[in-house]
Amino acid sequence: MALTGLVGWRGMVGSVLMDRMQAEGDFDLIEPLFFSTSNAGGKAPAMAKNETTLQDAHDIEALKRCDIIVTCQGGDYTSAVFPKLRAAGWNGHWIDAASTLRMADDAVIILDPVNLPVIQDALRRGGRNWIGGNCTVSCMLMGVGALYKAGLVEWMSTMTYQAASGGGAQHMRELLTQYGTLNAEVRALLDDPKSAILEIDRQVIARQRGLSADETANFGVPLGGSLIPWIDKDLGNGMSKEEWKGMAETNKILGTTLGGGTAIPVDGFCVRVGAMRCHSQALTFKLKRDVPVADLEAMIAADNPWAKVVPNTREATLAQLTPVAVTGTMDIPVGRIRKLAMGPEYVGAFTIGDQLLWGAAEPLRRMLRILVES
Ligand SMILES: NC(=O)C1=CN([C@@H]2O[C@H](COP(=O)(O)OP(=O)(O)OC[C@H]3O[C@@H](n4cnc5c(N)ncnc54)[C@H](OP(=O)(O)O)[C@@H]3O)[C@@H](O)[C@H]2O)C=CC1
Ligand SMILES: N[C@@H](CC(=O)OP(=O)(O)O)C(=O)O
Repeated sequence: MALTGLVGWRGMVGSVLMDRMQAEGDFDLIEPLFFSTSNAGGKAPAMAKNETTLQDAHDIEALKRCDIIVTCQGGDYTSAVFPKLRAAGWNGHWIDAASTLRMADDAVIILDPVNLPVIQDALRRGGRNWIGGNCTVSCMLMGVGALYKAGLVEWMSTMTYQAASGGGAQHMRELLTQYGTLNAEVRALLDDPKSAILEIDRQVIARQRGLSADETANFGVPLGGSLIPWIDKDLGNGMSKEEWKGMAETNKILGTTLGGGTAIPVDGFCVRVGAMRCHSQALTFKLKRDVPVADLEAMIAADNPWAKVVPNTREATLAQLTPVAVTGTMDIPVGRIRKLAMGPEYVGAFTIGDQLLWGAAEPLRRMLRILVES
């Protein structure tokens, strides 16, 4: 059995990964070795088999023992450890949730329901670095990858509505705390059905604008009852890094430019909203030709077991196409599919995915499965 090092297993992404691995029986196929950056020598979790002591996640010799390492520890850890490990001659498989290595030439962005041929080709050529994609891109491609695979997409614009979880656990806590603070501010007025809504509104905006640096430490500005139209770094060209990833990662996942092909333009605005852990996206496609909506729906529905077409009705949308409906499920619903007023090749759609499942943990455990079953 492959000795599989697990780093970052108790973090938010790592915990979701552990749950999924247990649910799918992945621990039956590996000999796990648990690492920690903070508690080396401590007791490994219950999934440990023969090695029940936590290893030091910075100990290169301990890491070198592993055939495969799966890390959800974050980009700083990857930057600190990965180069040293390779320099020390380690030739095992590195599976990583962090973005650090994603665009490296010798790394594949893993999303096997969408790009299994790209993964298999890299495996045949001796690939060893397998990196999970940006959550927004992975969830989008799980939903509408069929249209790309069919060569139908001339370009796509995506306007995102990204959940607090994308920033990490502390961001989710901050959002909920802000909601609570705002509610407490006007609770007496809310309890009085005769109170004036504009007075409630005045007090809420005053409290939002008065939130302290501690109360906005993670997002920098209030998110509860507001939104933030910028995610990740400022690239200095008017674009956020999250927006840049849309085109760069979509094309890398699909392998569009391999063999001299031309990248498909993908662009739009990425916005943080007060959802907990589902990223939502409004998509605009310019297709290369006029394809009936029913045919597009059939292609999306047939593409993979998780993409689900939601009928473009108010009732179905409210029941099936919200972060509340999707959270904690593997489903990637795609709804609101319709032709747009700009012309028959212009198609709109709305899709949602749990960014901790398909957006982070699931592609990693599936890559581990591909390796141990090959
Ligand atoms: N958040 C997201 O949406 C996504 C994140 N990623 C990547 O995954 C990385 C990890 O993200 P995320 O899981 O959100 O990070 P977390 O902060 O939840 O966990 C990272 C590490 O922090 C340490 N830690 C310290 N205190 C605690 C605590 N109270 N509870 C749990 N762990 C603690 C743990 O390391 P130790 O056990 O060694 O002390 C843990 O492995 C990110 O840096 C990013 O690269 C990728 C896609 C999406
Ligand atoms: N940037 C995403 C989270 C994520 O997946 O980021 P990265 O591309 O660094 O893995 C968000 O904030 O919602």
